[in-house]
Amino acid sequence: MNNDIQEVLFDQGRIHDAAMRLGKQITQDYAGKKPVVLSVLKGAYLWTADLLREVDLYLDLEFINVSSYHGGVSSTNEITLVTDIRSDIQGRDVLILEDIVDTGQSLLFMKELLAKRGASSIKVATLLDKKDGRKVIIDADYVGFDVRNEFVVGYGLDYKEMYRNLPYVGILKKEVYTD
Ligand SMILES: O=P(O)(O)OC[C@H]1O[C@H](OP(=O)(O)OP(=O)(O)O)[C@H](O)[C@@H]1O
Ligand code: HPA
Ligand SMILES: [Mg+2]
Repeated sequence: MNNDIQEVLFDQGRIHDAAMRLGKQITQDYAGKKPVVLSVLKGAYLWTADLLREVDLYLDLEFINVSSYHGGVSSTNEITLVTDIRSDIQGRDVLILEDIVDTGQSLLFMKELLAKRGASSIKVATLLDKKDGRKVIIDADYVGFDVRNEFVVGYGLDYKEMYRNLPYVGILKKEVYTD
């Protein structure tokens, strides 16, 4: 599996540093509040575990599963709500956790859904921000790292459901997916 990686961009140490930095900031910004943290499956599973251990707040943890890539390297531009949350988020401060914001379409879909359901605030903490991939105008509030416009895998991010268990984020070799 490691042989399929062209270049390691962010190793475990750097990701841990980002989790500590963002965790501290989120702890300060939400002091006195009890946010609903909404982790976006599947990609955000490791980021959620690492980031939240650096957050010193009372919070509710919920999981939502949305999908648009269906395992491929480009967005289908159609967002499927695979598994919804059951809890009521009316009047709640919601913090969305994403592994990556790329075209921005998944995030826009979720923000619109949460706004319709009456969330009182909606913010986003993403490990990776691929700004050059945007197709809609949207920004994350907390960003671990900016990432260039390459297809990356690892630490939750997949190609055909593989590589999510790599402990780092790296660029997938083109020959793995261009034939
Ligand atoms: O900004 P976008 O272009 O919408 O891309 C970002 C989204 O795409 C990926 O999810 P994916 O649809 O691959 O589902 P997965 O998390 O189950 O892999 C990723 O985990 C983000 O949720
Ligand atoms: O670069 C990416 N890699 C894996 N999944 C993704 N989903 C959006 N962008 C990416
Ligand atoms: Mg995916």
